[in-house]
Amino acid sequence: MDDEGQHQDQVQQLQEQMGGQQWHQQQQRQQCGPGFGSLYTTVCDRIRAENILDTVMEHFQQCHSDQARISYVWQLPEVRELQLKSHTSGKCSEEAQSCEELYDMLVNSENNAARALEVVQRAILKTPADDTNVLARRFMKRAWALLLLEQFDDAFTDASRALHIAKSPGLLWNAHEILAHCHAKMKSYKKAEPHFVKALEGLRKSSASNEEKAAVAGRVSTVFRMVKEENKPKNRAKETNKKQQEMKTKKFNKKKKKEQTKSENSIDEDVIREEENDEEEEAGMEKSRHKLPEVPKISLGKNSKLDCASAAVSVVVIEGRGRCVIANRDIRAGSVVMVDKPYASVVNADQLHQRCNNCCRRCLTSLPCLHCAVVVFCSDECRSSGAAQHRLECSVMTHLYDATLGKMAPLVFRILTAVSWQRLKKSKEKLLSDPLLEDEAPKLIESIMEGNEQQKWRWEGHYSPTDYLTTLYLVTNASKRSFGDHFKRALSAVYISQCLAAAGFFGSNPGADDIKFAATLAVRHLQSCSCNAYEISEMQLKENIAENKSLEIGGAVYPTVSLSNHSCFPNVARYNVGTCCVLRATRLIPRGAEVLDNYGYYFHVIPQVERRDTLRLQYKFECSCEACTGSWPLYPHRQGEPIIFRCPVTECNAHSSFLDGRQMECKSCGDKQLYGKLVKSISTRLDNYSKALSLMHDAKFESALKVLLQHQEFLETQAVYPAKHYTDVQEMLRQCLNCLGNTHCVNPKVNTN
Ligand SMILES: C[S@@+](CC[C@H](N)C(=O)[O-])C[C@H]1O[C@@H](n2cnc3c(N)ncnc32)[C@H](O)[C@@H]1O
Repeated sequence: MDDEGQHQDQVQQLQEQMGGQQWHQQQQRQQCGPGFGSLYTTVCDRIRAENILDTVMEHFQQCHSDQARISYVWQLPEVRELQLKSHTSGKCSEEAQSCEELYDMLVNSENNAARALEVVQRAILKTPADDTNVLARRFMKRAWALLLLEQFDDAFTDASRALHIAKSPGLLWNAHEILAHCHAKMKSYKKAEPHFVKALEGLRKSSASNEEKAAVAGRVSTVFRMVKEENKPKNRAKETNKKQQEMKTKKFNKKKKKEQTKSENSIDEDVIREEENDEEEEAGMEKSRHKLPEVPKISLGKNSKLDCASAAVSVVVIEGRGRCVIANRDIRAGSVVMVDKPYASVVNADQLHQRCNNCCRRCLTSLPCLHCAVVVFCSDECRSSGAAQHRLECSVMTHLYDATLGKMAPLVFRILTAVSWQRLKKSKEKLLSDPLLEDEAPKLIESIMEGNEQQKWRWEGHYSPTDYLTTLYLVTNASKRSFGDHFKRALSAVYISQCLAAAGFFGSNPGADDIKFAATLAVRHLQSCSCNAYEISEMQLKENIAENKSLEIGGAVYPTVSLSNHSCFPNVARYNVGTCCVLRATRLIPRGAEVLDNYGYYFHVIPQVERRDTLRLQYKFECSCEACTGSWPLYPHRQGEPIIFRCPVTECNAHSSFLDGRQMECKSCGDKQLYGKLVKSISTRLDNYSKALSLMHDAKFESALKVLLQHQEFLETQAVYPAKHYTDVQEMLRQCLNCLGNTHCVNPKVNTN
């Protein structure tokens, strides 16, 4: 067999071994109790087999509270028998070893670097946390794959980390080589040199074969020679002068760029600071290289009652709409209406291996949880601060992330574990007898906003996302749910409360009543999350902005943002910075008008019938927005219609089409002066639109936003919607705002999606 054939054979063998491990996982699933899917199917099958569906429905539908619904399912034989065991999907030295072997085979070919990275990521996840030397070696190997993929910052982080944690760093001569290459790539030649020296020294002392030593020496020598050349005094002086000159130019440009906003400036400042503090780079190995964008400040002052909203909004209750956020003064496009923190947030199942479990940040140089092989963190700091919320779920991840239980389950688990059991237990009687919990939330807001004594469990007269009550009292639409919906949610809630028990939330030997109480709260959260939870997203930036896409990376509960109702023609855009949620106006919200979000159903993209059906099914309301009542057409709204605008003569206001700017007289009132002036200005304004587009292409989002907002203000007074150009601007504004939040430049070399 030739080398290639043998290699393929070994790769296949290792992959089969991994398949075997999946079977092993299935065995573990059997040991730790049934998945939710099997519980649900067993209950349904029995009801069908015993032909008792009508009786069950009749009894269950007489339950008019969550407590009653939980009590009903609690007495089902399958539920009484249900016992879940904790089980940490733990580390496994053998699997980690197989992965490392596979990595060693793959990494020799540059074409396989991305696959090698995936495999070594798995090896790191599976390595027991106390195996420090092995872990260090694997960090170093990951650094090598990252170097091959030209992810120099990340390679630097991992190689430094490897040297830092290794008990015998001398063995890691390869880590020095990686650092040397990274420094050389970053043109820090002075720093590259000692690392090359250490790498060669280490290599000489190592047990590597002579053949390997010769190969590495060959690999290193070309770059090393270049580095030494650059470090010669005359070249260094040139380099220093060049750097100083570059810095001067940068500072000068920075001053000149007055029109650029703070956030773009801060990127420049970062660049300068980075160059000034070169030394910090070495020390910063635990700092993530992927900085989050700045969280914007709330506009028009802070609200005195709603911690996370602007003073320009108030909350009122409107029959048929529940709580509504209303502008108490004109809010201009671009204003930041809310910056909400999540009460609880989770990373989506398919993102667990590549997102920090604490801050949701994407990380190629992740640190795994110390106990399980499921979640990762971006840094030591996040691993320590995220430990509290992950501690309990760590041993029941298999149950919680079971697809049949639904993606709200991990979020509900976190909502409950964010409140300590002691605190919940203390309030148990009060909460169970709270008549307001049986009703829809709108009635609550008045009593709560007034700081009613009855509600003062942790309420301090203002609405805060850190207060459990704000999440507990989110609207559930319980009275509009079907039998099937309630029945499945009640069973899911019992399953989640059993997960809590297995994880030790209630302490040892919890009473059935305590577990039932937690299930009662869980079922409420399952209902409210279905119409109040939001996705956490990240914008995937491609070279062509038309291909940019928003990727859902997690989910969260934002109690303040949750107060805003839906419109298919919204006046705000929502985006994420880390796990924070920002709500910004995309057009003027006049005083007295409602702040209207969009739940993912825009009038110009989804046909009206489909929008209304989905909103009715999931959010339990009949949409009566402008677009629905006016039956606005899908995009493009009218063929060949660039802009429809109003004649500026107040008495006329007739609608006209702007096609090529040649018609300079109103067909309706005959005015030439005002009409002609407006037509000319439209031509200029259209240039602004193209300017914004090209700024977006250059990733200058803050500048693009400024231009777009000016254009939007013009359209607001003159354009008639729905009109293609108006929708284009709204869409572009939305995309631009999204690009100011979590973004990721898609690198085709690294498979990170
Ligand atoms: C995120 S909450 C919005 C705030 C909610 N009105 C409240 O009282 O807390 C979503 C729920 O609000 C209601 N809702 C949202 N948009 C609505 C609309 N356009 N018309 C009527 N009800 C709406 C529905 O009950 C929906 O499930």
